[in-house]
Amino acid sequence: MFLLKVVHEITRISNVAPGIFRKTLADVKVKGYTIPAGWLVMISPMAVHLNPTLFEDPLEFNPWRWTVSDKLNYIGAKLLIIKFIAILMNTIIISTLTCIKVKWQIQDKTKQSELLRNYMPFGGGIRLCLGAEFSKLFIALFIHVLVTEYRWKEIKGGDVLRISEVIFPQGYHIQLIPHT
Ligand code: HEM
Repeated sequence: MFLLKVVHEITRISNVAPGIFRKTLADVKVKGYTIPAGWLVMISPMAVHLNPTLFEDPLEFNPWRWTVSDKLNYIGAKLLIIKFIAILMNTIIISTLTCIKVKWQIQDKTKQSELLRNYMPFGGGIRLCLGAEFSKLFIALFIHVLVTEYRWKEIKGGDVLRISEVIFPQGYHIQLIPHT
């Protein structure tokens, strides 16, 4: 499902929604600060998505960052084979290998759930965007048709400004050429 990783990465890096709004119903304590009840809070998805402590090299377009669990499956499968051979040889090796696998699994799950917890192009919780899944599918279909049926030539523009949302001040003009 590489295309899904691409869609995750596009929506992480592009930040179409400049802000998500909530109102505090009670005093909320966050890292030593108190947000009083009744305040309007604006969450900036861009500040989260481009935070280098949450996403490594945040300005790099890297769909592979969403691949953590595939890596785990690969390592897990290899370990299973080694473990199977080890069963025939020595129980101490088996328990050591199991410990390593469990440790990797925990680290990997934590890393992946951290990535997903901080992924908020469509907001989150009870008011999560109703069109989230539709939009992801639409982006995937759009990319598929674009790269399989067209080539494109850059005409002008393409500079990117990131001011809470992504902006192309001079636009981005391309010429689409049907792929024959
Ligand atoms: C890339 C495309 C889109 C992005 C980035 C996006 C982003 C968002 C965000 C950030 C919110 C606020 C969520 C929150 O407060 O937690 C939202 C809400 C909403 N979105 Fe989208 N959206 C997109 C496409 C769509 C589409 C295509 C539809 C409809 C077909 C849609 C329908 C809605 C609705 C109805 C809400 C309000 C949900 C509620 O308050 O319960 N969105 N969207």
